[in-house]
Amino acid sequence: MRILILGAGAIGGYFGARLIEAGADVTFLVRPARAALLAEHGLRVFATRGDFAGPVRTIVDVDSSYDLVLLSCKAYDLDSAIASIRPAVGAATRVLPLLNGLRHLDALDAAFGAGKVLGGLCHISVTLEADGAIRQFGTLERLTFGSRDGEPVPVAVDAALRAIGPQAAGSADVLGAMWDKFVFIATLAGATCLMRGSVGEIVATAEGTALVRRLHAECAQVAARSGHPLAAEAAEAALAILTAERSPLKSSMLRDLERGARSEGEHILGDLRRRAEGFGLDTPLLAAALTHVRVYEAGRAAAQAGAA
Ligand SMILES: NC(=O)C1=CN([C@@H]2O[C@H](COP(=O)(O)OP(=O)(O)OC[C@H]3O[C@@H](n4cnc5c(N)ncnc54)[C@H](OP(=O)(O)O)[C@@H]3O)[C@@H](O)[C@H]2O)C=CC1
Ligand SMILES: CC(C)(CO)C(=O)C(=O)O
Repeated sequence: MRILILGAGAIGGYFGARLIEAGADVTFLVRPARAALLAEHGLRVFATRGDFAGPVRTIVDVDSSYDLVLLSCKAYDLDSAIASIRPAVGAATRVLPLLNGLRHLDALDAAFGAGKVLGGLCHISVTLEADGAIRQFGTLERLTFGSRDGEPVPVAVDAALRAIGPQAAGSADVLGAMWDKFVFIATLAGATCLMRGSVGEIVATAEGTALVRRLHAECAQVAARSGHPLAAEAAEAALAILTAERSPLKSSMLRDLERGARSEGEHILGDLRRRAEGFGLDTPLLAAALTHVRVYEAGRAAAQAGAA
């Protein structure tokens, strides 16, 4: 059972470390700069349930197929990632994307055929630090996977992922789980980017909680019209996190904005807004959040062009 992980960033590095600890045969497909960093320092993960440090196997080009390819790039790198993993995807390979959002499934299905592309998502907060180390915030850790067509996940793939521990679980409705997370992350990213603050800072203001609840309702409406209505308990559980007093929670999209990095705004907020428009839904807060991130991206592109 050979596993290839595309990217040794926050998500790939974190779950790669957990798979290695569980005894899996893991190879990281990385770009030359990260390969050099990993060769020098190894993979270092500072995690709530235990740190990991050690050498890892890396490659910069693929020359054989793997049983499982775990995809953990940012959405804006999807095209290059697909090109890089193509030689690793053989007749029996399964590709497990862990990106936030949904739009990447279309590109992966087109590239490899829907039968080879599992559904996947993760609930965790981790970041890739400048020196290549990966740091986890808080205790949240959940990896969810499943087939999207009712066919069973190959036994070896299922076993390798579950070996991580109870934090990894198969889902009979992985698409529904991806929609739940999509609505959650769009609300969190939309609210925290628009207000440039944590959940706790937003809900400490007079109208913060009401705005978050309205944005969540807009996003949930798109899910419902797409055939994936949120279960009432799931919606309440999400809202409890999204409106928790004194919560330091921020989206990784806000962290990207704060450090001047490229964001997944189009992949998350843009995609949801386009779906809303397709249904003729009025989603003004989602539009405001998307516009905020678009203005940021335009400023970033202009600054880069000026510096070139
Ligand atoms: N961070 C988090 O807490 C969470 C993130 N997510 C989602 O997971 C996805 C990944 O995010 P995250 O791990 O934070 O992102 P990172 O930027 O930390 O990691 C992405 C990695 O992908 C690598 N990469 C991109 N393209 C290629 C390529 N063609 N070949 C090799 N490596 C490549 C990058 O390499 P290089 O280092 O060379 O640039 C980078 O290290 C996103 O969709 C995000 O929304 C989901 C839940 C939580
Ligand atoms: C909210 C969180 C940390 C949950 O996994 C996330 O997915 C993100 O910020 O990108």
